[in-house]
Amino acid sequence: MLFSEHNFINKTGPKGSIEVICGSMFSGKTEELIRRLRRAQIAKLEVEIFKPTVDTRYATTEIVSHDKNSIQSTVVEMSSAILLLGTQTQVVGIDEAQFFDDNLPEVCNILANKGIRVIVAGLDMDYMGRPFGPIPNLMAIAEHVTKVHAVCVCCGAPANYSYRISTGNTRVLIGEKESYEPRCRNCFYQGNK
Ligand SMILES: Nc1ncnc2c1ncn2[C@@H]1O[C@H](COP(=O)(O)OP(=O)(O)O)[C@@H](O)[C@H]1O
Ligand SMILES: Cc1cn([C@H]2C[C@H](O)[C@@H](COP(=O)(O)O)O2)c(=O)[nH]c1=O
Ligand SMILES: [Zn+2]
Repeated sequence: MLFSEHNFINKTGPKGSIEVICGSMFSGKTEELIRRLRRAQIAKLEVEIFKPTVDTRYATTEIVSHDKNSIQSTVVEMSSAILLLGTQTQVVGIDEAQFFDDNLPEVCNILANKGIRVIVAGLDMDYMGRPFGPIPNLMAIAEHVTKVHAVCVCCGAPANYSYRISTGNTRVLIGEKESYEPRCRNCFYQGNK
């Protein structure tokens, strides 16, 4: 990945940053993203929120957690569209980031180097336990990475894997409890034997 010269930031420049919230399904990524964005709104900062077109499970204009907590958002087809945000924007939130294209880290870098606080949430691994989309590269360039955990549905331990219970081996398969279970390492690999 090559970062272009307009990404250069000097000592006296604005203080943007990248935060990544990652983990398995049901680990609380969206709730944590909404919590941070709400606090920014309370602080009267100009906030814009984006999600990819692929995930319109509950709503097209909102980010919605599994507990139906929600916040207004804009659906975009590709990561470069995020750069078209308003000039006053101070905080950018991005949910379901695993579904974005490989340019997302570059887009986040450009925003952060302009002084914007960028908060990104997404699955770190797919249903096979493989690093998912642009998330690994985002984790590498972020100032702060928060890994959240669900509760393993098999044994109650902290879960960091999303075990697919429905059939289908395409990487992208939109779904919830009918298709996925959060599982710990042990229960995930037992299930995949
Ligand atoms: N096995 C589980 N472990 C933890 N939380 C769960 C589980 N099953 C359902 N939940 C619910 O999911 C919520 C988290 O939802 P959400 O923030 O949308 O997660 P994520 O975005 O990581 O998929 C929890 O607060 C909890 O109420
Ligand atoms: C593991 C895995 C998940 N998905 C899909 C399933 C859901 O629609 C989203 C994740 O949503 P959440 O807010 O993190 O619960 O991703 C997928 O397409 N492929 C996978 O491997
Ligand atoms: Zn377990």
